[in-house]
Amino acid sequence: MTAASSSSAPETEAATEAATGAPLLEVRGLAYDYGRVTAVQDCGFEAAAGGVVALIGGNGAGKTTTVQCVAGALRPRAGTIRFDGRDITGLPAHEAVELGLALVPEGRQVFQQLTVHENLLVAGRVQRARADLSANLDKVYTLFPRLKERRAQNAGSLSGGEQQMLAIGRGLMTGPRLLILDEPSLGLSPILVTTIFRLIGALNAEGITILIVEQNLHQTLTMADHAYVLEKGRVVRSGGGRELLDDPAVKAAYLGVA
Ligand SMILES: Nc1ncnc2c1ncn2[C@@H]1O[C@H](COP(=O)(O)OP(=O)(O)OP(=O)(O)O)[C@@H](O)[C@H]1O
Repeated sequence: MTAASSSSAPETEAATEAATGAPLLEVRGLAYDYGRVTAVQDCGFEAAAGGVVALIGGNGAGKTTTVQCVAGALRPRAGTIRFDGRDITGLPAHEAVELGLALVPEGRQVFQQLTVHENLLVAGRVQRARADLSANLDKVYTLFPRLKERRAQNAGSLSGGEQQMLAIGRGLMTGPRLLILDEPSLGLSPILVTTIFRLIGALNAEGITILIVEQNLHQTLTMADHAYVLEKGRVVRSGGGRELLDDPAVKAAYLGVA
């Protein structure tokens, strides 16, 4: 999927990329250990500006650890992470957010005791340089009328799907150029999964580059321009989304039966 022609900033990013040949996100030789457990090793992938890139793989393959490193939530043992040509390896999460990199974590992690509106405001206040609080709020409420209806309700009382919308809304409040979604469809009903994927497509069409970690193989690979299959913390295969969808070895690896 590519950026919509109506959006000028992503066009500029894409033009920059075309001129320099550099992707928006470039990860090389990434490694992370939890004590003696190596979760990610020599992991490399990239995301072109305006594209949708997927990381797929079975349970424990290292997908969450990888995106946590990219977003600055974890500090890698080795490797480099470049965003828009700048080395951001080890940059703390709040600084990564300011550069336009937002992570919607697995399990939503909204503030249960705060209202929908307060959750969005808190997320919006994290960033400074790209701040346009009220414009971002309008955008989120236009995208999610359900959140607007429930703006005064505590986040903890929302349904699972609504909490996922709020989690994505929180990510959008930071005005991201790269939105990282970790298992956005987890625990949602099939209808809501379709809704969430449609929404992700719409955000991408607006020019937001998407990096998605998903267990939902079919919808993810259908949407992704490019996907990387992780196994034991390494990339073992990569290719176009639809190309990988037709690859029996991918399904086997994904299901852990290779
Ligand atoms: N806090 C932790 N402490 C110790 N080991 C961990 C921790 N978090 C993850 N791991 C281990 O690191 C490896 C990679 O985990 P990670 O959560 O990154 O994989 P994943 O591909 O996202 O898995 P899933 O799809 O099940 O969420 C696994 O072996 C996991 O058990």
